[in-house]
Amino acid sequence: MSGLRVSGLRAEYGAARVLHGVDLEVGEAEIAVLTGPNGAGKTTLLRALSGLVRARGTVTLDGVRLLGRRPEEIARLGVWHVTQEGGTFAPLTVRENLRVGARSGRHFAADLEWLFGYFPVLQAHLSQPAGTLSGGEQRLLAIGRALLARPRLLLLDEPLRGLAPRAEGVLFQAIHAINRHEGTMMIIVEHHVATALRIAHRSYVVESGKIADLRTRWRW
Ligand SMILES: Nc1ncnc2c1ncn2[C@@H]1O[C@H](COP(=O)(O)OP(=O)(O)OP(=O)(O)O)[C@@H](O)[C@H]1O
Repeated sequence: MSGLRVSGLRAEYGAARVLHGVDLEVGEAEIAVLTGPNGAGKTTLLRALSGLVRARGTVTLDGVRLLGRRPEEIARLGVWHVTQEGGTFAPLTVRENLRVGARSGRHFAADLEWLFGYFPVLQAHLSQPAGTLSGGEQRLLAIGRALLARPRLLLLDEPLRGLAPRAEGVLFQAIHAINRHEGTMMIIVEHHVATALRIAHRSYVVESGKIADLRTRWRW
């Protein structure tokens, strides 16, 4: 029962129902990409998985139920959500931001070395306040911080948004390398469909709060 299984996921904001029974799976070491029109419910789906939005249905990670738990408990179970806003602390340095995601002080130096293998640019800016980084660097920092927790499942909401083409390439290569070498499962919401599909094992099209289409790599 390894991997993520979602079935009949429903969620609403007040009286407005947004998710109407979503079914999806992410297998061991897979990247799933979610695409679909604006307002379809992709962000809400990620928020439901990480406990930021109350939802009903069934969600299991490696057989463990996630729904109904608090966000911090879901994070302890290995689900890390990098929101569109990123959530870095602007006045804190890159090093201080990374310490927030680290497992414990004892491993911090080794964990940083490990992370710099994927995101070398962060090493060059360690003492710089996060708020002074470029948009692309801030995105790397937010993802890097989540990675330091060694997540089982990483949820990335539009990681390419607003990035220059070169920064897009750097970020997606790093994400791809992490998935291949660490086996981290990922769900990536992305409007840059062609780029995202290059590294996806499966893709789901979300429309009006439901899965409208599923493609797996062997069926493209
Ligand atoms: N906090 C909220 N309160 C009320 N309605 C919300 C809230 N957040 C989102 N919605 C509504 O829920 C619907 C789904 O929004 P969501 O952000 O999940 O879509 P999305 O597929 O991620 O869109 P996009 O691609 O534009 O980011 C939209 O109609 C949106 O207006």
